[in-house]
Amino acid sequence: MLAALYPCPAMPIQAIAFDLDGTLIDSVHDLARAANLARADAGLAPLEVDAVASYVGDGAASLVARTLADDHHAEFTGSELQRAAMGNFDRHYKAGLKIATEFYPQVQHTLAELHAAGYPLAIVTNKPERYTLPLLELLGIHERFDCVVAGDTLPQKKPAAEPLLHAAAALNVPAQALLMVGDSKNDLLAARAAGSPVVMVDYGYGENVAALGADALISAFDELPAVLAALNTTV
Ligand SMILES: O=C(O)COP(=O)(O)O
Ligand SMILES: [Mg+2]
Repeated sequence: MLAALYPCPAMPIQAIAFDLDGTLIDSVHDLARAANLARADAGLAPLEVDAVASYVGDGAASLVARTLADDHHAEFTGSELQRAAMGNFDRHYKAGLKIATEFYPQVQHTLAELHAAGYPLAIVTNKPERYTLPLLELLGIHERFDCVVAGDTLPQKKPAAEPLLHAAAALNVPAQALLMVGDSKNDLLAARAAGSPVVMVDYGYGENVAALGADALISAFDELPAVLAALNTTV
């Protein structure tokens, strides 16, 4: 069901950029396993998966700092403890990028439908390239995307505009015609900063996404083609 339609985009959507964690894939169990192994290496007890989910969204260094401190406000300052935890997380996560990670329902089918409809597709994630690229290969969808912008591809990551502007340039469309689809506030802020329309999914890791004022909010990935059609007819 199309839950909400807000102010319409400035021009028809010509291409689509997708967030990865919490939007296309449910990756939190593998992230939590690696984070909890890194905590165990530091002599700390494991965290609940839901706590780890609330710490996802600002890239791996931030996830390591937050899971190590069990505090959403913790920042990666490069302390010895954090650097050791980062190295351990990196080793554990690379060893199990896709043990429990799966697509959300209807993602593959809908991506194929959007590709067949002629939309160039991109990934714009805060996940670092060293995890993003092998994971897309393991998922068997790396060839679906004409452009992948990861968290360390550029000096800036979401919520900055640059990753979306970079994707728009790579896909040869104006940023106003590149739809961002994401699950968290960083996706919305990046889209707004780039002047791009944005659709939020409400099943990911972001909190209170319904209150963020996206152009549309969806509860299932296969609502996207209808939302696209609706957004494009309101232009
Ligand atoms: O790795 C993260 O912190 C989040 O990744 P995402 O941008 O794909 O949600
Ligand atoms: Mg996300």
